[in-house]
Amino acid sequence: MKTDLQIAQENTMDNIEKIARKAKIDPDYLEVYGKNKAKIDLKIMDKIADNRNGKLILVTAINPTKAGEGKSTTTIGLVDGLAQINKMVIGCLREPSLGPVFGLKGGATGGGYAQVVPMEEINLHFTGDMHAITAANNLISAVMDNHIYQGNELNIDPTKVVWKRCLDMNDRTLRSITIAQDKKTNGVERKDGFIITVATEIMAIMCLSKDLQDFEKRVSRAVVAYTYDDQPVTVGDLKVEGAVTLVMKEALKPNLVQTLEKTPVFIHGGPFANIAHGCNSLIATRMALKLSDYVVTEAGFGADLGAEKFFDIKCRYGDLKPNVVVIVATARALKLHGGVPADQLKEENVPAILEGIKNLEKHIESIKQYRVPYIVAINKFSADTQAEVNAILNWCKDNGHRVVLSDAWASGGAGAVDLAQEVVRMCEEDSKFEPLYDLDLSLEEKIGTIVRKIYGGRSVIFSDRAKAQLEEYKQAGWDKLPVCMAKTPNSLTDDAKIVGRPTDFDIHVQELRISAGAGFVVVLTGNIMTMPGLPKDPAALHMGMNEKGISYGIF
Ligand SMILES: Nc1ncnc2c1ncn2[C@@H]1O[C@H](COP(=O)(O)OP(=O)(O)O)[C@@H](O)[C@H]1O
Ligand SMILES: O=COP(=O)(O)O
Repeated sequence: MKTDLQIAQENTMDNIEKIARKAKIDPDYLEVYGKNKAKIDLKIMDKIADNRNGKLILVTAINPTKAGEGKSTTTIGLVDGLAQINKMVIGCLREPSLGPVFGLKGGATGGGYAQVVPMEEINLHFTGDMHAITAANNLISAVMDNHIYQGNELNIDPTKVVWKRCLDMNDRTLRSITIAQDKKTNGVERKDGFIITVATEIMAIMCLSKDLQDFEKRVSRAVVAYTYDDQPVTVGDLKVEGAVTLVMKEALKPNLVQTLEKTPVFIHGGPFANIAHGCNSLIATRMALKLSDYVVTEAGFGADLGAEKFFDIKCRYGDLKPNVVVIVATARALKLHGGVPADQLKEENVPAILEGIKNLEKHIESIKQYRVPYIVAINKFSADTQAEVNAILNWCKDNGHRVVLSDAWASGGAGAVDLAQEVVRMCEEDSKFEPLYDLDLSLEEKIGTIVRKIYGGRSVIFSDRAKAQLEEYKQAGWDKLPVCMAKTPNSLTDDAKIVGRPTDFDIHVQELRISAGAGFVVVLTGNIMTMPGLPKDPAALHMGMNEKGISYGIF
């Protein structure tokens, strides 16, 4: 069987100028990066501002196995399926992080015959946005520590710095470090640490900004530290927001690529959904909506994470009105939620599916609270038996849920035509989208609402540090911001080992982190970490280039 990379390498791409024409992008706004990638000048938004918005489709999923259940694959398959029924469509995806690429999960360009290309370039350096975000973030750290060293006029308490350095890599050894060791000319020694680039506030600000001016204003508001008398210090106080915006000027432009079937796709921004808000950029999504009749986008991990934050953060800030939600389910993940060990998921087990389907049931209940028409897409794997597929199809139909079998991985767009036709019909229905909670609720009430209504939990237990922060954030006026839940993706609870549809459980909040520039409060639950580690056998050990210069091992 061919690997995703082999399929992508055998594909012949159209020149990006041809893809741009298909997306009705005026060549005056196209900035090409080689033959198959381009950025789009943001000035195009002035030209297309009066265009009617297309229909917006979100692809989410049930709580996934560690490999993922095929949101990107289904998103790309649906994009090609819509193109195959002659609909004008653009996909909007997040950019892959090098963390998972070299780690366990691999890239984020779909799979099988539902991929975006050039796959290896997108999964590696792409157009440099991740590197720009890393540089912008670390410029702030360098300027802040230099300020402390050069006299500290802002009276920053070195023990109360909250801005972390970053790297787009899984490296547990950087989680907790001490900087400026050995001698005073190295600076003021203090504890610091790195987070992964996709978890930074710069990433979140890029993904929620309307344009470059909005980006600079937001960056200026970002809190980097507190003074000795506990006053917040911002990027604006350091006077470095201008330089940060210069570093990010090109990164703010969305990237245009194509699917294996030459359908246009924007890739822009890449926040993870377990430790960040998990959605591609507002800039790319809004641009696609003005250019196309249908826009298919995805939000990370399960509906408890990516979809919740898509609705309650991205749609709220971007005034987006989603028309349809596609909930991806797989037999393998349902078996896992039915109690089957991760190494036995290929064996037929209908009873386990019928037990694990309670996880799907909970996510359907959650999505229904946003009042957007939804459909279940079964992402078919070759190991799935007919009995297993029938069990899922029949459960959905018996319980009044629309459901379609998607075979996009094996057949590309042709495998998602049924899904595309159903989605087109659903887009004509009335979406009454509303966010889950009002901003005037307290932070505790917002968090409690998500825990009860989206996770199915009972209550929230705050650590002493989090309780103190709740009061501090209220004093600062940050309690009126939305919350960005950071939680394990493998469970509805904050314990990755608890699968299925648990009830009567508590969510444990360890600490809060203000993202005043992005405009939300990050809520760290359980033992979630913002700098992942590599697995015992990382993908990086199995990739490279052969003697003919052909890459291998990227997946
Ligand atoms: N139907 C399928 N059959 C086989 N492999 C699949 C299928 N769907 C997805 N995959 C593979 O599973 C992995 C995760 O898919 P992806 O679409 O990235 O999931 P997600 O976006 O939900 O994380 C990828 O390696 C992809 O190639
Ligand atoms: O943030 C996580 O996204 P995926 O579900 O695409 O891995």
